[in-house]
Amino acid sequence: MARLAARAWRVRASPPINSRQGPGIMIVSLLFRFRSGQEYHSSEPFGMTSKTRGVPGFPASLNSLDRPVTQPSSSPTALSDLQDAALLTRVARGINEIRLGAPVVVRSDREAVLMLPAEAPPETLAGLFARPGGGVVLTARRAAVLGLLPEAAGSEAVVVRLREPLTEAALARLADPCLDREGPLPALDSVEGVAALSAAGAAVGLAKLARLLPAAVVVPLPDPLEETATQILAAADIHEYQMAAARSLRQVGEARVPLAGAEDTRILAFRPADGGTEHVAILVGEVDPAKPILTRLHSECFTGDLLGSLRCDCGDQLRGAIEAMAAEGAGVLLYLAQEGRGIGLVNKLRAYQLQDQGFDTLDANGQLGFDDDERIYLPAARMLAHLGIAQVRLLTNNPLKVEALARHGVDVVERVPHVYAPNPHNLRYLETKARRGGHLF
Ligand SMILES: Nc1nc2c(ncn2[C@@H]2O[C@H](COP(=O)(O)OP(=O)(O)OP(=O)(O)O)[C@@H](O)[C@H]2O)c(=O)[nH]1
Ligand SMILES: [Zn+2]
Repeated sequence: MARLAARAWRVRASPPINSRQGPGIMIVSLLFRFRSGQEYHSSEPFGMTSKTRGVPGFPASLNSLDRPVTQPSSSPTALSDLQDAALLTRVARGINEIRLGAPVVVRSDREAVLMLPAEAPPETLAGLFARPGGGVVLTARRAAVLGLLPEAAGSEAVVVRLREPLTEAALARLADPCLDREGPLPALDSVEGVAALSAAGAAVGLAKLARLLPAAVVVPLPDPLEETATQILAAADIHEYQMAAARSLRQVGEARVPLAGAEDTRILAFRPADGGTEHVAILVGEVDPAKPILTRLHSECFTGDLLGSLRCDCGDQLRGAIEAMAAEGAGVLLYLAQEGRGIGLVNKLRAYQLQDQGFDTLDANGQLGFDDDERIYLPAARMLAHLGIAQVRLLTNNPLKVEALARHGVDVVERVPHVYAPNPHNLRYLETKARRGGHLF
């Protein structure tokens, strides 16, 4: 009991990353600034996605969104915390809207578009199809799959306009790789490359944040304020959302949860300021933050972790990590809500369908329009900071995890291999991770 109390104190004693006491007035004033036409600007420079990432033949690389950030202020009402909270609220509302099938306005400095994700219900899409000037925005990676890349070279996304009016079938043919074998593309009028921070580029970013297919219908709007019934989002806010969510993580729950083989275990939950995606830290045994601690960053895998799927090695790695930590007497497993390397469960199932057609795990992501790996590791680094842990011995075969943690100021004193015997169903997956993803087996 004394040990548990001491550990709880250690967790509480680490500096809070974000405290949002009394932000109401500031948030209202920031929202007003935005609504009244003043662009919100983050203090961070915006990283652009690497052009080479995910293109066949190039090794997987770090997600360039996942850049280092300055240390949090310990002030309970730091302006940056309030700005993050306001940004998260705006984008979270946009995510909810599009998942409900309602259009939102996305605007950059130069332009504004009304958008709906390609997966929106046909009835609501029909409203956008009827407007003039509409197009379909796809990621550059999806454009490459469709053979449109030369026209979009150097861009993050493309806006495709058709010769005929847009229809549900034409949209599905462009956006859904499961239909790639079903006949030719619709006749195209133009393919325009756009930047990630353009209104159209951010529209596809919003579809990704909503864990939908990365494709959207966009219609130009001369004046975004004409669309009074819709949410208006800044492209820059969408681009910054994941990093702001990570910066705003704070601990919201803690309990003792004895596990089979690791009875002295506690689970701590972390939540971002918009009440969005929560991550958990699983603390096994007596964690002493003063020493390099055996640590695992484990990305959620519903199929492997929970169902025991044989398509991957996640279940073995999850249980094996807990076992190794219990054997050592201490360890921290960060269970990160990054299903399917960050593309979400539904898209991972689509990727599996494509793998059954012959694509490997990286190319299947590409067919869908995603990068090889869409994860960022700032959430993990911030959770470690909350726990007061600066040095880790990292259980992983993935060098990008080591690199990413180091970039966020965590001292990875050792990489501890985390290899399990393959089975006939995951052999190709593991072989691809080693050959193309740079994993060390
Ligand atoms: N998109 C996609 N995701 C997959 C596939 N197979 C497994 N995953 C996901 O990949 C992630 C694997 O996470 P980890 O085991 O933490 O990471 P890792 O990159 O394999 O590195 P290690 O630390 O060596 O295990 C989980 O989120 C799985 O859901 C696949 O074929 N496609
Ligand atoms: Zn898995």
